[in-house]
Amino acid sequence: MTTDNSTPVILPLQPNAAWEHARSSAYSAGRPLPYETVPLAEALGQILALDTTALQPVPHYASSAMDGWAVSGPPPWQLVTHEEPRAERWQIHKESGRRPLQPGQAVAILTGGMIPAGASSVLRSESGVVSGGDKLTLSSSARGDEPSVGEHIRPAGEEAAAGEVTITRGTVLNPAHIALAAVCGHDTLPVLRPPRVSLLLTGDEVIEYGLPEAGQVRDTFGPQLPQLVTMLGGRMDVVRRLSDRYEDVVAALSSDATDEMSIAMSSGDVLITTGGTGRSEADHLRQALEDMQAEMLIDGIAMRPGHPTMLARLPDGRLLVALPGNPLAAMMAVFTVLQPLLDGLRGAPLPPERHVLAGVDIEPLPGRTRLIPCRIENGRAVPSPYFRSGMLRGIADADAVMVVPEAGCTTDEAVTALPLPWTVEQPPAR
Ligand SMILES: Nc1nc2c(c(=O)[nH]1)N[C@H]1C(S)=C(S)[C@@H](COP(=O)(O)OP(=O)(O)OC[C@H]3O[C@@H](n4cnc5c(N)ncnc54)[C@H](O)[C@@H]3O)O[C@H]1N2
Ligand code: MOO
Repeated sequence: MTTDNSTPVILPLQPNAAWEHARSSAYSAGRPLPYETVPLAEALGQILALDTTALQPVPHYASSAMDGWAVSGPPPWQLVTHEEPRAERWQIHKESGRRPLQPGQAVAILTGGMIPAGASSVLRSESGVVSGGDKLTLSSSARGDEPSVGEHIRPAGEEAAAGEVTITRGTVLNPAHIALAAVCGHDTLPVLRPPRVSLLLTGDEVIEYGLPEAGQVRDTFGPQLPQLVTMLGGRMDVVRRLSDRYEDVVAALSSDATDEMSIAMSSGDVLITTGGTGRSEADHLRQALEDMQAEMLIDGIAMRPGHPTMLARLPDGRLLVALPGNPLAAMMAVFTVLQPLLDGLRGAPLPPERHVLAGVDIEPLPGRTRLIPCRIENGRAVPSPYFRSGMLRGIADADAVMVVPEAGCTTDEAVTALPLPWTVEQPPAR
């Protein structure tokens, strides 16, 4: 099972890449994954991988839209009955269609019952009256012209011909699409496989519970990053904590299940690491990637915060997103690299950038795009004072992230803004 994936587009590596380039490189690095076939009940919210057609005409037989009688020609009619025993209870809907009607004949029919050959319309039960056992005429409440030709008949193929495309590839499947697929005769649907993501958390100073001492920090990633990945359309695979030892980092990244640190056997398409992107004696990620001969796709981004962010392709093909350890820097790296990468792998479009009017003047910062949490107040984007790389109050309270160019901006100037994944609906797929 494969999609029509073509050769991956490899954009040239730019150390300290411009923010826009980093975002588009990450998106192009993520080619849609092979599709998988899932039962209808599991397809909700997934992206359809191939056009879906009607496997037979919809509806697949001409049926009655009302309880009453199928009639041939104008009134009065003589009722006919078919008294053969039915094999199955559901065949009650087939009974009415068993024999052709001659002009002047009628046969009782149920809503959904099969229209017999020769029938010109259906007379609703309210509009007919039977006398003398088998004589059907219009009741006093019937319209004078009832039933008009074709009235209350649902013709076969009225909604779709056999083979007609009813749901196009790239559609994000909603409950109505699932119902339509069922009516078109499908038991399963081909959907793009969500990218599988593994998470490696580093930092010997990071604690998971309670109050940290000086020199320790509470883990801000473990309690939310897996859920954020799910929000972005990934499927979380493994979460592992790593010691700040070079050997453990190499073992964790390796495609060989060499020791207990290895996640090779369970890891999927994308590996996220947190922290260790720097060049200190405690940071081993760069060295490990170099020693493994990983292909660096992004090595640093000219942005603040989040500049040490990396994207690499491991020799086994998995993509590694290295998020900086500082919590706000890591969030901005998620929006700049991880989110576009997952969109590419999901076959979804890169979410369109929005624009906002700056609410204040912002000074230039040569060589850096700034990503600043902001609130929209009176139609203007007001940057948060909590914008430093270790701060979380700004992003926690934000409506969006302003993308301020190195030249800065002036009040009322339009600047790019990224909506937050938790304030927007999932983007439509390509
Ligand atoms: N000499 C230089 N030092 C630093 C530079 C630089 O260019 N030259 N860049 C700074 C910037 S900017 C960033 S961002 C960080 C990148 O650091 P790392 O990715 O190596 O991350 P760590 O050093 O492991 O951690 C940084 C900071 O974040 C805290 N942290 C780590 N994990 C967590 C977690 N799970 N939850 C909360 N906080 C976490 C960690 O304790 C550190 O305080 O480097 C700067 N230095
Ligand atoms: O760029 Mo660092 O990523 O500012 O915090």
